[in-house]
Amino acid sequence: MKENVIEIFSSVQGEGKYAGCRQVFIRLEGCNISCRYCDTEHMTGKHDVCIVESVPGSHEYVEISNPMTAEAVAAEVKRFTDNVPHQAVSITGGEPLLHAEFVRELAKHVDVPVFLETNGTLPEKLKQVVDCVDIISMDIKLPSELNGKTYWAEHRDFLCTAKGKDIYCKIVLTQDTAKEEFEKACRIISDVDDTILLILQPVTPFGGAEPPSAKEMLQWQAEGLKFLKNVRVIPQTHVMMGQL
Ligand SMILES: C[S@@+](CC[C@H](N)C(=O)[O-])C[C@H]1O[C@@H](n2cnc3c(N)ncnc32)[C@H](O)[C@@H]1O
Ligand SMILES: Nc1nc2[nH]cc(C(=O)O)c2c(=O)[nH]1
Ligand code: SF4
Ligand SMILES: [Mg+2]
Repeated sequence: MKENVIEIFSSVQGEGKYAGCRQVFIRLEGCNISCRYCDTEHMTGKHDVCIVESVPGSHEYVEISNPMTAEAVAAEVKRFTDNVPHQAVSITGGEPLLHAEFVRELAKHVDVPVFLETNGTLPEKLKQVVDCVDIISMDIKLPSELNGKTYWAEHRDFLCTAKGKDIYCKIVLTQDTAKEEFEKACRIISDVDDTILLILQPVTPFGGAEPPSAKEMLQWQAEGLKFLKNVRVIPQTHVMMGQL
């Protein structure tokens, strides 16, 4: 089985619980939702080549024809991890769970922890891979960023499926985030397990979305701590550092 891979690169994990860790990033095509603030180009079918970093951290790239097999991608990951120790391989996108079979196949061929960066809206797909991923970063997507569309039931199902895994949740906060949707998100998480870590990620301005003020971020954190034991405020640190 083959998939189109957008890019493979080595960087510092910029978001969430493992911010600062050196990871290999595998970016897959396509997404099932459309967040106003999305900072990533992931259009399906637009990538006839995969952009691969020649040496981890070199910021020099070569092109490999798409589509790629999981084995070929795993060989690139090994090339990176033989050169520099990496804490994990992050499978991201786009929405990686659109390619659940490929994720499963890839996970079988890599010998570093598998980190899944997902929008938490495809619980049925998670069921196909949950036994072969090690870390799950699950976004909770708020209706204010999706023209009112909600994924509360999918998010709840997703969290229940991931019980027992190293999972944390992440919410991108903007000036348009409403108290009701934020509380609903916190309740869905705490109903499953109030010790699940929640990352509050102020939006990096994009698509017209602007971040809450510093003071408002503190208020969101205090609000989250009414429902959950562990709520951290962490921006996209890679953007701040000029890392990929
Ligand atoms: C590009 S998405 C790909 C993985 C998956 N589709 C998801 O949404 O989690 C990776 C992460 O980037 C973050 N992100 C995207 N655009 C952002 C922005 N403008 N500001 C802050 N975070 C952003 C989201 O939190 C998302 O979890
Ligand atoms: N450095 C770095 N960290 C990241 N964490 C999540 C990312 C993503 O686009 O999924 C990302 C990314 O694109 N770069
Ligand atoms: S789910 Fe992820 S990839 Fe899809 S639009 Fe939202 S931030 Fe972008
Ligand atoms: Mg990114």
